[in-house]
Amino acid sequence: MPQATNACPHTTLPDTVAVYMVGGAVRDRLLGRAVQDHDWVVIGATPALMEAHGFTPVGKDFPVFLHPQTHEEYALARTERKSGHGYKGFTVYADTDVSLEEDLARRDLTINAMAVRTHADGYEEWVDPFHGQQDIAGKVLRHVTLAFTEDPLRILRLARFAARFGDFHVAPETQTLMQEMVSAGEVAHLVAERVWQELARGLMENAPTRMFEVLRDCGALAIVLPELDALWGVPQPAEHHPEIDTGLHTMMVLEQAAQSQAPLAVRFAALMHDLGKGTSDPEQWPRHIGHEIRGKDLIEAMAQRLKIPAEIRELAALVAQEHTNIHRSLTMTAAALVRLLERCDALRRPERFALALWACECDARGRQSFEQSPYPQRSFLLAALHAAQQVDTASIAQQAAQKGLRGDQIGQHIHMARVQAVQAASAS
Ligand SMILES: Nc1ccn([C@@H]2O[C@H](COP(=O)(O)OP(=O)(O)OP(=O)(O)O)[C@@H](O)[C@H]2O)c(=O)n1
Ligand SMILES: [Mg+2]
Repeated sequence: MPQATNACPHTTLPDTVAVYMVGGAVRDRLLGRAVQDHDWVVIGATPALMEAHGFTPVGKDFPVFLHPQTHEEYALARTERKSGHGYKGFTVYADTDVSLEEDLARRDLTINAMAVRTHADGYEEWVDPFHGQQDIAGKVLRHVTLAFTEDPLRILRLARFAARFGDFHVAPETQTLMQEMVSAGEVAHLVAERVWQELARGLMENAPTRMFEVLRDCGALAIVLPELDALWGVPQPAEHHPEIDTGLHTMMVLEQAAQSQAPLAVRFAALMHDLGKGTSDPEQWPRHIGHEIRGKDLIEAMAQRLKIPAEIRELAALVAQEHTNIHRSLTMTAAALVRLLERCDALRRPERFALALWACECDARGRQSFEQSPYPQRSFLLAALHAAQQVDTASIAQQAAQKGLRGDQIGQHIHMARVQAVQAASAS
């Protein structure tokens, strides 16, 4: 195994105490990935001893301390027992007799349950009782012990790790365990903010579609995002959608968003743009009349449930409502183009409009055999917006006011001037 630790910055602690690097830092080093922050576990210490050596207690529920210089987290080895539903229902036990192995055994995945201690002479002591190194080599996401079931958020964490390490697969026994947890109703008790936090992080990974694959395979998607889960099995017209299935299309659109390094709001809008197709009348399939507005309503309800930030929600709702109009924009009249821009609030919020166009481009390309297709609507609408922005609204308003016109009439004058500007720009 490669060298996995840096020099220990905690030499002030007495010899009776052993400090190990654990968790993500050990994993990421073995994977050759940049290590963001180090987590340490401390064996054989008490809170009083940590504080006597300058460490600051920070854990509300757990005995966790910040190093006086590096400010990295040092946790006393602990065991956890579930004592109720949800994230807070834990009884924590931390004392000098908790062993490193016991602390590793309560962790989520084998690849996250390795520890390394660098001794004073530079010798590296590896502790890997659950064969995390083997699972890294075999690219396997495997739970450590049945303690995995004590925190249902770990299903979402695992899905997020699948999105980060796109070529890893879920161990069959972990797959079974997650299915059992879902059947037992564990996922229904998760706290909204935590769910959104995991989803948002997973969306920003390289292979976000893997997260949804994993969640779907164990049945968790139907609990966490039933509106999205409903898209699989819903057909679309083959002429525009050779891939047919709406769930599959949605994953292809998200894939396009990830490939283009899109920001979170665009990735989420890509994921949500066709949500309304899940509630189309099956008698009407593969047609989805009115899916745009139904999708917008579904997104708003979901965003409220999951406490999704307003700007993320607003872009997704806008894209759901206007994506088919944006796709059609090349053949629109100038008047219809200006109405579209005004509905999108593009004149006041051009940055958000540009993000909406980005998501629409992902939608157009996220179809089988359309992956490389150009999307001229994007530059066309940005040019129309630019033309509309050149209208001097202040002077039009002033002239109209001098003629004694009312507010809505002034608005009409401005609208007409924008239509003329867009018309003139598209003629040239
Ligand atoms: N629900 C959780 C959260 C954390 N951990 C353990 O705590 C470590 C640190 O947690 P965290 O920083 O959240 O995750 P990392 O694995 O470090 O991943 P990331 O790179 O996302 O920080 C994990 O490696 C894992 O051993 C766990 O077992 N169960
Ligand atoms: Mg971490």
